[in-house]
Amino acid sequence: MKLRDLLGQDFLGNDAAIEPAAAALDVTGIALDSRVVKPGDLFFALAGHKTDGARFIEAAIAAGAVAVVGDHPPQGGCKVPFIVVSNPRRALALAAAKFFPRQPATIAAVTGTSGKTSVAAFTRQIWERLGHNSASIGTIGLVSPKRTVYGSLTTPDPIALHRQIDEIARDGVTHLAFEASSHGLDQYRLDGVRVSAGGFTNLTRDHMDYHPTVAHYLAAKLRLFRDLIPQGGAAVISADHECSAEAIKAARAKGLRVMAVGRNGDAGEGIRLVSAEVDGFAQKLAVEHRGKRYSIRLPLVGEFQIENALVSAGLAVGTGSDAANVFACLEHLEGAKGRLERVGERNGASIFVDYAHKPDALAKALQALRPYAKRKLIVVFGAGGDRDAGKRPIMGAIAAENADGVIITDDNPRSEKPEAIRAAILAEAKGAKEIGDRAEAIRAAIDDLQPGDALLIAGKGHESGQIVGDRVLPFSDHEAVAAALTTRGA
Ligand SMILES: CC(=O)N[C@H]1[C@@H](OP(=O)(O)OP(=O)(O)OC[C@H]2O[C@@H](n3ccc(=O)[nH]c3=O)[C@H](O)[C@@H]2O)O[C@H](CO)[C@@H](O)[C@@H]1O[C@H](C)C(=O)N[C@@H](C)C(=O)N[C@H](CCC(=O)O)C(=O)O
Ligand SMILES: Nc1ncnc2c1ncn2[C@@H]1O[C@H](COP(=O)(O)OP(=O)(O)OP(=O)(O)O)[C@@H](O)[C@H]1O
Ligand SMILES: N[C@H](CCC[C@H](N)C(=O)O)C(=O)O
Ligand SMILES: [Mg+2]
Repeated sequence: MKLRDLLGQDFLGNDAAIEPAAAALDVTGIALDSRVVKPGDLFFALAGHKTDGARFIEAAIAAGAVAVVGDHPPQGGCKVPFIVVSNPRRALALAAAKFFPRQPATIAAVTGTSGKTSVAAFTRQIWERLGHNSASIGTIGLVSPKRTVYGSLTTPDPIALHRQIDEIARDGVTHLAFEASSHGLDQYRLDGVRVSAGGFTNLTRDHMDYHPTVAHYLAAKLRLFRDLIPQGGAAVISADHECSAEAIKAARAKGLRVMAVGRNGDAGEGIRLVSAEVDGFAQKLAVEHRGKRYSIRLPLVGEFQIENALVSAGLAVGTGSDAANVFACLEHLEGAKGRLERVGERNGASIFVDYAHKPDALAKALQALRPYAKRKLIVVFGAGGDRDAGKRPIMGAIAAENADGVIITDDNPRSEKPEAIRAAILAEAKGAKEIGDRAEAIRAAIDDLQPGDALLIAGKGHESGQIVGDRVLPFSDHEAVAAALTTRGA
């Protein structure tokens, strides 16, 4: 592909800045990391959070980069053409979209502090059941009819994301639901994806190590509506939160078709939740949409799953599926792995694995399980190292307030001292026990279960490793529960 076709005037407005000889260069790949540059690549030098890609321009050229894109040319000059752009991260994403041009015809993206993985999985399941070839991309990786690929980021870097989208489109996927994290939106990872509908679940404390203020965090999320979905696209917004009005305002200002969903949802174009009651490990819902009422048996535990299900239903309806058929699909939803998943039972007590690793999610998960704890509700959890330290005491207090028994353990300590992380949580978790080894903590909690208890193991959900230092040790809450049940007996 010619350099001029990758960095065209249509999106950069800087075509004039590209020398004719450079514009005619053949580019055979794009790269954002000098360590993976191949001969023929166009290298994007990105200023990052730890270092600056500009420091690796020479390394990239030595590896075969034929041209470099950045916001300032290197002081000592550059041996290959250097193209100056004002926003290299956005230029990278838009170039990736040109380099990997195929995309499913229908794409929905979901943002929000909690519920993205669940909404992406539910939307994929609804479309699949309606007969579409469907995929999802996010925290649990890529799930599509032809392949499942474990992922490490919620929104992959632009090259990985656009490559994956192109591959699934080639496989015949026509419908894609994917997660737009605030990091991803802030770093322009998903620019260039042709998103026809956006979902917004909620906004609570998260990532305060990255975003300087809550307003900055919300603004990053609202980029989905402000910058990524073209006029006329659908914006499905959970209407039950403090931030809902601002999200709706941003979507309206862009000329999107707003569908407000939830208890405060719009019974006309949106979906209004009229009633909800727990029914065993399911919930019975009544909803209204366009003057009609629908009864739905949602086969999922946890009130928050109603929000996720309604945002997903909205995304399917907003992209053209028939509402009655969509609501019927909700009766068959399966939870994403490790999201309030009932993984076993001992002594008549249910054991759940959940991915709550932020304050609001932990509160919601505990509140959701209260109806299943006729006796005590026990929680085992920790907090990740090298992540927002401010959330630790808050989560400790939430556990102490909402559970009857608390065990603080480790959850990906990364480069931090695990005992210091535990101490920060314990500071506000009055009466909690401390068992650092996560398998041991799970075993101890399971050992003590009495009939009528419920156990929540929170924070790792689907994860398959424990990150200690820079090593990833194989670990899964599912396997730890299974091992404890095997040795102790169910
Ligand atoms: C803090 C953060 O978000 N960092 C992301 C960012 O990296 P960065 O640009 O800041 O990296 P950097 O290390 O400063 O390097 C700057 C540049 O120099 C380049 N470089 C560096 C070294 C070298 O030898 N050669 C070279 O070219 C790097 O490739 C990079 O382009 O851009 C990279 C490319 O898109 C991301 O992979 C990387 O995610 C890191 C790995 C990460 O851990 N991110 C997490 C926090 C994250 O994004 N999480 C979100 C949210 C999850 C949630 O909602 O809970 C997610 O979407 O997963
Ligand atoms: N709508 C919701 N409101 C509040 N909490 C929720 C909601 N949905 C899920 N949760 C909680 O958040 C956890 C993570 O859910 P999910 O993976 O769907 O969200 P996510 O936004 O993708 O999270 P992450 O950003 O960590 O990938 C769940 O295990 C549950 O504890
Ligand atoms: N996407 C989140 C996941 C956190 C999961 C939790 N187990 C932890 O390691 O803190 C992050 O990277 O911050
Ligand atoms: Mg997720």
